[in-house]
Amino acid sequence: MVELMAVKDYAQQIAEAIATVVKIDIEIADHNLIRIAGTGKYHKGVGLSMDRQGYVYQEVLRTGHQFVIETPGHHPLCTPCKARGNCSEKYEVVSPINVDGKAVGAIGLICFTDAQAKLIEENQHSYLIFLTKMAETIALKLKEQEFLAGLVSSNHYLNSIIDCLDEGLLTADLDGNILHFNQAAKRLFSANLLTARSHLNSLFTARIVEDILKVGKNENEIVEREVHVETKKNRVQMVLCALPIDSEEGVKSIAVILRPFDEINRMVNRLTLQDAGYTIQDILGDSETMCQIREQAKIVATSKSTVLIRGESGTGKEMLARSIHNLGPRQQGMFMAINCTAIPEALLESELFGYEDGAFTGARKGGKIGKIELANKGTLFLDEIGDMPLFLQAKILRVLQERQIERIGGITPIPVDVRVIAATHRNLEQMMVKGEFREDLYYRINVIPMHIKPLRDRKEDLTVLCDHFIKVYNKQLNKNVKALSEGFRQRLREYSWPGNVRELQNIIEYAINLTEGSTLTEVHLSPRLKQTSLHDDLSGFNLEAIERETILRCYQTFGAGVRGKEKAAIALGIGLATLYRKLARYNIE
Ligand SMILES: Nc1ncnc2c1ncn2[C@@H]1O[C@H](COP(=O)(O)OP(=O)(O)OP(=O)(O)O)[C@@H](O)[C@H]1O
Repeated sequence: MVELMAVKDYAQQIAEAIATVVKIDIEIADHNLIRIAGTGKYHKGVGLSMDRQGYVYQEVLRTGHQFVIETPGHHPLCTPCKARGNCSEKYEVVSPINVDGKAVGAIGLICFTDAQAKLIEENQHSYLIFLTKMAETIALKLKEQEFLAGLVSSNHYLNSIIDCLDEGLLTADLDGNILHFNQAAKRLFSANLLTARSHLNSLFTARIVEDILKVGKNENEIVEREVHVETKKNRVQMVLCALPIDSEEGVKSIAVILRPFDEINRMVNRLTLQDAGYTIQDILGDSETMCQIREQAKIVATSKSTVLIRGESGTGKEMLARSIHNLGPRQQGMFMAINCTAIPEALLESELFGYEDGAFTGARKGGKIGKIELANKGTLFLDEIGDMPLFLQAKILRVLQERQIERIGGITPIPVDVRVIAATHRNLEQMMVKGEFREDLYYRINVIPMHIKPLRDRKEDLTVLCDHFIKVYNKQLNKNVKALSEGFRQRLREYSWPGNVRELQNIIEYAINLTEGSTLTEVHLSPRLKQTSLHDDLSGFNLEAIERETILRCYQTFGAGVRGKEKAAIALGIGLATLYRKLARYNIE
């Protein structure tokens, strides 16, 4: 609560005004019995304690009631006073200054002459009312002061909250004159651009200011724009949101919120990481080549150099790229994957580089940010880079060399800090010879080459991959598969896996869908695998598979008895002992 001392100047003015009119001295004390105002002989005692003589004031403060002393020095209240029986005062009227029912001070009329005393005595009622009104005036001033202090404090509190925000926040009137800004905005802009008197024009382009001011015209309008802001240090990309501030008199001002684009990116990345958060441990395979890949990935992750991952479709190139990203220092940034084959050539450039507002007919209003910018401080995964058109290869080369991009229709280069991981299943060396792939880009991206072998060349990985996918689909499909029959395994081993791990994943999903039991057998194989005869499977050039298939067919033609086996051996052109060895080897009963 505000103390009476806070309004002492006002109290002194009131005291002097009264004394001038009534020609009687005034004394005002606070609740601690400190004289805060006084006229005549009491003026020089302002600021001093009245505890040795202010016995009447003490009583008024204690009771909260008005007091009249007709015989100062002889009244019982005067008993402890040093001037008892010899008081220079002739008459005294004291009123409490009450705020919210509590006496916070007292104001008194003090008479030193008989004439003054007589005047008051004869008009006592009027003087009592007058003094009460004066006390109320001082109390009101105190309440007003208290209210103002409350306002200042809540204003300070709100400002502290606004200053805690990481986002830059400014408010402007409907003409664009800046009214207020928080510390984050202050940190962002140079002091000469952002002042309490500057205009939005000094911070943003005319086009953006026009958009911001639109929200002042419609209370439901909110504008979101991506802007480049010239900050104290550099040019920073931000997301700007302008919204109307609605008051009782309608919209009179606008709030502008600025968030750094990088942070939004990081947030999106954190929120979407669940389904893409591959780690090195997720890359399964016991083969020597897969163990090497995992080791290599750990080392590569710490570097900023470009990686080129080669391998057939479905071998896990994207998975490897994501693991490298998630393992390295860029994991907080975005992993931005772009498939150069999946996006039509005409759109690929704008997808990668983005465009400025009005860059071409049909361009989205406000422009569009490209994937490369989105990957700032993160990783850009260029899948199927071999399918990238030549003109874009040149642009990508420039990004890698100069570390900056220009949007379509834009004139200012934008610095980008991206790590590029490229992948392809195509033979880039042959493409270079034919002039289909730029040599300079090839050397730029092939800094760290990694190669994932096709699944048919590392069939020892089948077991661990199958176990993994069985677990995944048991859970997903609520099944309880525990084993694979020997026949099923055999078919998997014989198959040439043109679709690699992705195909294996599908085969297991299909089989688990079909079974109700705990073992997958040949019955559950997808028709593709069942039908794969040795002729269909020639693509794999798998001699063992062809041999097994041939022996199996002879065996079925001539029968399983001893005579049948003899005939089969003759037909196959091998000895009977060799046939027995091969039957055992290929597990043919
Ligand atoms: N070593 C592995 N361990 C576990 N899962 C794998 C492995 N390799 C691939 N996969 C799985 O196979 C599927 C295909 O992987 P991915 O998309 O990374 O292959 P890709 O080589 O990038 O394919 P494409 O070239 O067709 O884009 C994914 O579901 C992935 O999880």
